[in-house]
Amino acid sequence: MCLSMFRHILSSRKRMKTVLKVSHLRKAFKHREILSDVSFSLKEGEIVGFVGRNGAGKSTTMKCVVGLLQPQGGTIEVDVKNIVTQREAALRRIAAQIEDPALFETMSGRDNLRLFAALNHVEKSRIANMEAFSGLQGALKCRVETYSMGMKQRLALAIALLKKPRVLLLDEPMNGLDAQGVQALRAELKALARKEKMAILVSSHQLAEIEKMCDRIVGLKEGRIYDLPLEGKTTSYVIRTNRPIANPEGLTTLESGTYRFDLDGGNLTDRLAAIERTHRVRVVGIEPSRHDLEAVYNEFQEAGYDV
Ligand SMILES: Nc1ncnc2c1ncn2[C@@H]1O[C@H](COP(=O)(O)OP(=O)(O)OP(=O)(O)O)[C@@H](O)[C@H]1O
Repeated sequence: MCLSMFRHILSSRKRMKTVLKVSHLRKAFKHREILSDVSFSLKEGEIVGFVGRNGAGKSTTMKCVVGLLQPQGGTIEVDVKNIVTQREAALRRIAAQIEDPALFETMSGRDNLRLFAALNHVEKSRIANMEAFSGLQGALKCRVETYSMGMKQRLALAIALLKKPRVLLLDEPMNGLDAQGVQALRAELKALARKEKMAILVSSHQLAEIEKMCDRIVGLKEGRIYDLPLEGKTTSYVIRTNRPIANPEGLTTLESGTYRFDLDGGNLTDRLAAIERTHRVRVVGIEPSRHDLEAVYNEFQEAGYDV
């Protein structure tokens, strides 16, 4: 990959459309303020982790965003549609799985899917795609009351996705899934976010999962957002070069041909050009260093934020 392609990737990220904008959200229960000033936004195609200690207000935030709770202040826009003044249009563009799935237990999984599809005028091809997405295969013909919690979660998610939302909110989506189920769900959500340009906000206490799944994280403490954009704060990158570097000074060798470097506040494009020039190589791959995530969490905790 050449530098012009890097520039293209960086600028196309900048061009990504904001599909959820939450501004100065406030919510109290009987004068007990849970959310004081919550602001964040999601761009199309990105998966964002939502972290914070028990009771921080993650579910409350999500419930406000999908209109299940009435906030005392602030604005919420889904794809530029205001959740109060353009409620129907906004809600059409957003889906969520926040509490235990609400399913018709005595009906089959397939009938549940088809019922919700009929209510939302969903095309046949989308129903078939979501039947496949549920991963339930033969079990789709069985009554939901015979399903495990993990199977119900998958079915509920497939139902939520029927309407091709622009934004998907997931509260602890991995609960009830076995290791294989977690891996499969993660891969499928990542693929779906990219393919359908859907933004996903995932709340979870499983940091390892957040690390594998998300592009960046936002934290919530004392009613406010603590933003930790991985690419913004993360200054460490992993690169692959077209051939091994004999003397990789200034770079950490991860394996032959793969190196990590810290940007230290510099410009990424300039730094890559310097690496290519100094070491007479071509950079053929780059990604933000996942190694950095631990440092980001440490920073988060040092600042007094529990995750
Ligand atoms: N309907 C309600 N009435 C009164 N208090 C509520 C209500 N819903 C939530 N709360 C309180 O608001 C606070 C935030 O709860 P919330 O469920 O949003 O936290 P959370 O970050 O999702 O926690 P967890 O990680 O444990 O799921 C808690 O103290 C909770 O008791």
